[in-house]
Amino acid sequence: MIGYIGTYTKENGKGIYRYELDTEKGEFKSVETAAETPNATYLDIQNDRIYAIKKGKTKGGIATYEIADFETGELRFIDDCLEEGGSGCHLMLTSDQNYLVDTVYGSGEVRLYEVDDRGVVTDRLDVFQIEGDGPHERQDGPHAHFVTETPDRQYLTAVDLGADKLVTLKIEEGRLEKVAECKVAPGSGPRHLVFNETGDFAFIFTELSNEVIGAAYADGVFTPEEVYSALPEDFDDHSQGAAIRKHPNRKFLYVSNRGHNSIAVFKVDEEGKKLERIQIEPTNGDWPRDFNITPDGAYLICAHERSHNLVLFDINEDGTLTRRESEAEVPEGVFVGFL
Ligand SMILES: O=C1O[C@H](COP(=O)(O)O)[C@@H](O)[C@H](O)[C@H]1O
Repeated sequence: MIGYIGTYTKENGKGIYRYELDTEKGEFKSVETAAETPNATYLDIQNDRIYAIKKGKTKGGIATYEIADFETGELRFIDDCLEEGGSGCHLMLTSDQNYLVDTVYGSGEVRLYEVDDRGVVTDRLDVFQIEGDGPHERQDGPHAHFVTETPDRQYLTAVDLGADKLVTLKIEEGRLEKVAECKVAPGSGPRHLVFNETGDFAFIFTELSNEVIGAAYADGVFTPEEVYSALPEDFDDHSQGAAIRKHPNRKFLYVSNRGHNSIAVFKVDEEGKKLERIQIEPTNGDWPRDFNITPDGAYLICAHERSHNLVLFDINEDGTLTRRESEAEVPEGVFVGFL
């Protein structure tokens, strides 16, 4: 199985790496540079395209690659769309494939780009500014961290760490219009979210409080309900929540804790609305910034931003993780994905 890692390029990282996982043996086979590009901190892999965050010297934007060879995962750079301003921290292609959207952590912006009929990002169309702040020292202003399409495909939801809120937006004639906002607990710092399978509930992972917030969802509006900690009750040191991913079988949810350096595993109830924490497993590295689950649901791969290693876990029948011996070196890894 071929996959990709997006990395910072502040130290030794090159941008985009491709790796091969031997799924029979349960070990990494190879890792090599796929594209040298500045700070490819998030990727969206869609059909034969990879869209990557790109940070130019004074400009920020998106690079489009073609997956030139599906056997090897070789990439071919097509073009980039760079404009004045910061670079994003998350991006996504809309399901109609007409737009790409990114979020800028530094400024709290959500930006809309045009995608042409070759699947290439060509132009930045609009910028939406999220407003607000929060009580934590890292909440001096808005810090937009994530954007996704809602399951009804009507809206986009942006998650803002600095303003403790979710903002629902609609694309109207190439512009981003606000539809609704949902405040979460002050100081929690929401980072990423996933929806359940029926599309009427979301799980939001917070960076500042390392918690999963369950929230009902209907027609652009979120209503927060239960909150679940991802850390052991007796842990009182520094930790920052990072990624949240659901298992393809819908029964389990996983989140990573940076500082505590662990992945918390939750069992999801039949309705896809309530969680039970069943494991907190050390990741065998420092700063598990991202991880992902192979499409067959058999393995979890975790990328560590500070210890520069990829760690492989078996996902057991009951959802728990068992670490494998096999590891691979990737500098400054911040995104994990698959072909
Ligand atoms: O999770 C995090 O992400 C933000 C945004 O990433 P950036 O590459 O756009 O800076 C980062 O600043 C923050 O330190 C980190 O915890």
